[in-house]
Amino acid sequence: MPAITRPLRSVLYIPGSKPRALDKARGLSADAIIFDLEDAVIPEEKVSARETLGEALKTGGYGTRMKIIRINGLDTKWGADDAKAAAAMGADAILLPKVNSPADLEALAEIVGDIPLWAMMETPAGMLNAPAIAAHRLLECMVMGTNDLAKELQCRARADRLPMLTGLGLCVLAGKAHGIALIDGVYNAFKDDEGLKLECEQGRDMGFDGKTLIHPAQLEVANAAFSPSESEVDLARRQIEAFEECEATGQGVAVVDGRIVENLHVATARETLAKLDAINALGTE
Ligand SMILES: CC(C)(COP(=O)(O)OP(=O)(O)OC[C@H]1O[C@@H](n2cnc3c(N)ncnc32)[C@H](O)[C@@H]1OP(=O)(O)O)[C@@H](O)C(=O)NCCC(=O)NCCSC(=O)C[C@H](O)C(=O)O
Ligand SMILES: [Mg+2]
Repeated sequence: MPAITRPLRSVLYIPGSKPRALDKARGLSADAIIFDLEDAVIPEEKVSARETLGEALKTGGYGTRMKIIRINGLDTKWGADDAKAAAAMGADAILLPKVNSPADLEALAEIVGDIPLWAMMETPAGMLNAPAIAAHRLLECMVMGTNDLAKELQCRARADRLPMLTGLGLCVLAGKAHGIALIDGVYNAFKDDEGLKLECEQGRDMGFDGKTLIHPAQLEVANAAFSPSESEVDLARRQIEAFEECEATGQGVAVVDGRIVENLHVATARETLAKLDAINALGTE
């Protein structure tokens, strides 16, 4: 599966059952939208949500934002019909909840064919099987489900997320090894910007590409946290320039701000600038 090259700083969940939110999303600055048929939709509305979502996607207007549909698990009475309906809705990917092993993804592929898949990583079994899941031929992205994970781990909610870091770290390692995207879990207190900022920064520092969000008010904080900062961009430019000057004189190591710069640091610097370009291009697409 080719790697996703577009930014995924902010990935907003929208309940598939809420026409007002589905409409509002057309004008929001989310890099991607997860149209949810699973936990954000009550059982009584599962079937009608499928129809409401189908109409919204048919109408369109979501621009270049990535469109992902989260279906109910295939072990529920809605899962298989959700999968068939989602495949017909022209989304960029289908997101399967509570993936425990690559066999779960294979079961979905048997229904929908070879379309890109995303996996919710939110069970202890799933996290222990992260390397095999990340290796699945159709998998494009792992999304952390930290609410379900906390439930399964029976852990305490802590600002530093210490009880969950082993699982999140396993997914980061597996995802990076297979070149797929990684999106961090949601921050439930959607009116707490400072707490969200800290959690975004923690996820960014761990290597996540972005954060899943539950409310439009969280978009700005996530977009800022997962964009290269001005000082990172400035440093990247200076590292490239200094290294190129050194190379021209036959040396393999430059020094910038008292730190060595080798070709691997230059590769990271170039990635920073490429990310900035991709973000800037969003406004012009
Ligand atoms: C949390 C909410 C229930 C709050 O809703 P509400 O009270 O309506 O909020 P506001 O009045 O502040 O809304 C203002 C306007 O914004 C629109 N809105 C609200 N939320 C969204 C959204 N997610 N996307 C798009 N637009 C949204 C409202 O319609 C208002 O619009 P307008 O009236 O035109 O001004 C609500 O935000 C919500 O339902 N959020 C999504 C919850 C959700 O998706 N949960 C499931 C995903 S989390 C999860 O399951 C992760 C994982 O599986 C795990 O285990 O961790
Ligand atoms: Mg969940």
